[in-house]
Amino acid sequence: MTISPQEAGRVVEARSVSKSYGPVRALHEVSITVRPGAVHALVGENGAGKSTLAKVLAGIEPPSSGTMSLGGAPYAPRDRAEAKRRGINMVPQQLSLVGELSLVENYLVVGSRPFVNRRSARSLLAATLDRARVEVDLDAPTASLTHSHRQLGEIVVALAEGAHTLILDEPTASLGPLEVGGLFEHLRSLCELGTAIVLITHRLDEVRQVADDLTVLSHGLEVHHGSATGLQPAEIARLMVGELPELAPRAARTRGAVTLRAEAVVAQSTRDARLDGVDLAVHAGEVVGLAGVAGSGQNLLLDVLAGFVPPRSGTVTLEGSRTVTITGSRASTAAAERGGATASTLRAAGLAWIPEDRRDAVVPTMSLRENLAVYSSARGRRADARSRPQGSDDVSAAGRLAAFDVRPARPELLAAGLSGGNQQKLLAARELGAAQTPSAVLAYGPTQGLDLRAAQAIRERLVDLAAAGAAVLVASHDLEEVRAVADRIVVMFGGRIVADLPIAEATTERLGRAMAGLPADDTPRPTLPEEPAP
Ligand SMILES: Nc1ncnc2c1ncn2[C@@H]1O[C@H](COP(=O)(O)OP(=O)(O)OP(=O)(O)O)[C@@H](O)[C@H]1O
Repeated sequence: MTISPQEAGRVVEARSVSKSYGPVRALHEVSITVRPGAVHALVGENGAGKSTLAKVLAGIEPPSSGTMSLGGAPYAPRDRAEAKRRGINMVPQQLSLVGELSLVENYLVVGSRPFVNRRSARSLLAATLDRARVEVDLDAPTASLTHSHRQLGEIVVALAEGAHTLILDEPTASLGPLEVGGLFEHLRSLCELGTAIVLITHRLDEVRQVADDLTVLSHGLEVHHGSATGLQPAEIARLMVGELPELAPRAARTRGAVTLRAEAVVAQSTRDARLDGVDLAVHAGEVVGLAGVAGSGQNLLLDVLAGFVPPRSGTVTLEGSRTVTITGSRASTAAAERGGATASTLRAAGLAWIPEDRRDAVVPTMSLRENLAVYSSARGRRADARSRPQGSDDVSAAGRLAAFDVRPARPELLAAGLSGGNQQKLLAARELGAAQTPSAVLAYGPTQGLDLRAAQAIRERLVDLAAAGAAVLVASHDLEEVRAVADRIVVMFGGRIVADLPIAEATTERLGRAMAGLPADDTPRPTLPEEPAP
C-alpha cells in the first residue's frame, strides 16, 4: 500500500516501549507501526499486554521507557486529552457512555472542543454518522440502545472528536455474528476514509476477516509483527499460545430431575424484549445453551432466573439445597418471608451466576481473596473463617486462583490490577470453583474476553459441573461458545422460546432460521408477539 504525504502525517509508531506496574512487567520493548487506512489487529493471551499497549498509545498510561512518534514527529502525550487532540482515541473494553444521556449529550460531556452548543454538537455527530455510513439514534438515552449501537455510538463520538487513529479494545466481545458483520462493514468504510484502526480481539477468525496488519504479544513481548493477509486462525493461535491441548471428550452424563424451571413467565424491562409466557426446564446433569439475536429476551430471562427482575406473572423454581420459588415479585421460601432478597435466596440455595457484564460481579477495589469470598461474607460467614487456622483462607484462595489460571494468582492483589480476561477468570473461580457443586449455573458469555486456552478450560469446567449434577444454562452471543458445551440449544425470538433443538440437530442453518424468527421450514414468517406496552 502506498501512503500519501497527508496520510504519512498520521503514521503512529512506538519503538521499544516498556511498561511496568510495580514488579509486573506488562510490556517489554514492544514496537508497532500503525498505518492510516488499515486495520491493525492486536492479539495475545490474557495478560499479554494488549490493553496496556493500547493505553500507552492513547495517552492513558505513560510508558516506563521507549519512544513514540506521530507522522515522524515526537509523540509523548501527557494524558488522554492530549492524545485525543493529536487524533488518537481509544474505545475501552468497558464502554464509557453515560446511560441516561443521549449520544449528543455524551459528546458534550467528553468533547474536547470548547464552547460547542447542543445544536452544533448534534450536526457534527450527524455528519460523522453520515460519513461513516452508520445509523444510530443520537437523541435516545444510550442505555436504551442495543449494545452494538452503543459501541458504534462510542466510535462515532471518538470520530467526531477528530480521531484519525482509533483503538478498539475487544469491541466484538459481546456482539453476535450479525452485529460483528455490521461493525466490520463500518470499520472498512472508516479505513477507506483514511482512518487507522487498532483492533484488539480474541476471536482469531476476525483477524482473517478484517485485518491488514497483525501484532501478536505474549507475556509482554512482541512475538510477531507483519501482514495479516493469508494467515489462518490456527497459525495465529500457535503464535499466541503454542499448541492447544485437544478438547477432552465429553464424559457420559445422565439427565436427572428438573432443577431449574420457568413456567409461563411474563416479565418486562426497558433493555430487552418482554418475556411473553416463557417455559423452560433445565435438568440436573445437562447443559442447555440459550441463543438469540440481541434483544430477543435472553438477558431478561436470565435476570428473572437469577432473581434480579421479578416476573409479572408465572413462576421460577430452583430445586437446590432447598426449594426456592419465585412467583410474581416475591420469593416464597421461609428465608424470603423473613425478608431475604430473592437473588441472595437463590444463591444461598446453590445458584452460581456469571453475568454478561463482569462489572456487575467483580469489585475492582477489593482484593482477589475478598472477591472470592464476597457472597459468603455477605451471608455472615466471616465468623466461620475466624475459627480456621490463620492464613488458611489465603491458601485456599491461592489454590482456587491457580486452578482457574488467574494471573497473577496472588490473593492480596486488588482485582483492579488484573487484565480484563483475568478478571473474568476470577469471576469463574468464584462461581464455578467452590468445593461444593452448585445446584444450578447461569452463565452469560462465560468465556468473554478469554484467550483460547482459558476459554477451553472454562467450557470444560461447565461440562464437568453438569457431570457432577448441576443444571447448567449458558447464554452467549457467540454460537460457537454455546455449541461447544450444550446438550441442547434453546432459541429465543421476540421474548418467546421458538426452538428447542438437541445438539445433533442444532445446525447453523436451523439455529439461524430460529434466531431470525423463521419457522424450521420455508413457510412464511410467524406473527410477531405484540409490542411491549409503553
Ligand atoms: N493497573 C494495573 N496495576 C497492576 N498491574 C496491571 C495493571 N494493569 C495491567 N496490569 C498487569 O499488566 C499485565 C498486562 O495486562 P493487560 O491488561 O495489558 O493484558 P491484556 O493482554 O489486555 O489482557 P486481556 O486479554 O485479559 O484483556 C497483566 O499482568 C496485568 O495484571
